[in-house]
Amino acid sequence: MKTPITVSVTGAAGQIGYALLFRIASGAMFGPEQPVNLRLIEIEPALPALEGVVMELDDCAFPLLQDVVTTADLDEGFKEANWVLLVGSVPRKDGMERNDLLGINGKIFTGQGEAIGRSAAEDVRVLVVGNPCNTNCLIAMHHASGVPKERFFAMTMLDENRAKSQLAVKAGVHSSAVTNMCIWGNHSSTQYPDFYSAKINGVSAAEVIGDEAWLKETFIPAVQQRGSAIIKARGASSAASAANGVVDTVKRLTTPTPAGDWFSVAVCSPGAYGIDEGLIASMPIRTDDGETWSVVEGVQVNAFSRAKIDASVAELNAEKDAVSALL
Ligand SMILES: NC(=O)C1=CN([C@@H]2O[C@H](COP(=O)(O)OP(=O)(O)OC[C@H]3O[C@@H](n4cnc5c(N)ncnc54)[C@H](O)[C@@H]3O)[C@@H](O)[C@H]2O)C=CC1
Ligand SMILES: O=C([O-])CC(=O)C(=O)O
Repeated sequence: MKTPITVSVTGAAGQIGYALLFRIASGAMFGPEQPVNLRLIEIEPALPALEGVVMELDDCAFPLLQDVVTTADLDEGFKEANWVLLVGSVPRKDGMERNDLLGINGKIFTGQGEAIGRSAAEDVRVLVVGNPCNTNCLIAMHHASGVPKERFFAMTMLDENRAKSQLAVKAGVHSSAVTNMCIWGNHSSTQYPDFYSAKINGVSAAEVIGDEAWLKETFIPAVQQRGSAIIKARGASSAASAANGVVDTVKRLTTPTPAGDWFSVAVCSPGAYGIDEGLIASMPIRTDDGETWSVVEGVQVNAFSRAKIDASVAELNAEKDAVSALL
């Protein structure tokens, strides 16, 4: 049997946790041959509810699930973790922007970053989901002493999947025909889903759709505002699709990217595409070995795209300034 991968999940008793843990344990994240250990972290008052989730995990008798630990102690929770999924935090309500949560959620990520630095495995990779995820990731990264910056990620895969789905419906194709879908910048209402570089069956999406007004005035806001639309409709923020985004992000970071394609995840910017070095910003990423990633070079950025990317990067800089006391 392969050595199990240890996955730590914070906020494990929350709504994303409930949709996520079963998919990790079933093999959807690391494949049907890879055993997993789960280390589930919650705040003290949520531990009884978490025990109920663990009872349900037991009741699935998943062949790949080895050990399950529940705890409110961060060092115990992150012990020897190969992957840390930072989900635990407060979601926004109708009428809020995600960065309205910075004051409530930002401070959670200082102690979590420190504990990851102390207790996680040497090869740990960290994906931040809790909002505002880019800046929370920046905070965690800053405090995780000894963990290379390249191992920190914030999630924009849900936005990528939303964008692919919207383009597919408009073009009358299956979503799998849409590739090269880059979300630039922040996981927020300033994000830029780049329809110029996206492809449908290998041809520029802008060309296939042939309606720039729709792309600029309907498609972009639809993707930017999709989280709000879900909150309005469901009375709670997206959970199953968010959990699916987590599964897809980890899968794409751990398996070689198909030739010519890329995917979206926010990484610590190396200064590519004029995005300030050190910001956690989404850009076109690929991996050839499933371990190390690189920014795809040479993606065309026209004046329209440049302005959209700059606006989102400006917001990331403003969020960084707002949490300067935590950095
Ligand atoms: N990046 C993305 O694409 C998305 C991000 N999100 C964000 O994910 C986060 C979680 O969402 P939900 O699961 O719907 O929320 P939820 O409220 O259902 O669950 C959050 C869980 O986190 C726990 N928690 C709070 N503080 C914690 C701490 N310090 N340590 C450990 N656990 C803690 C809570 O007890 C709760 O069980 C929110 O911030 C939400 O905005 C949601 C959807 C998509
Ligand atoms: O919109 C929210 O607050 C939750 C979220 O991040 C999303 O659905 O993209």
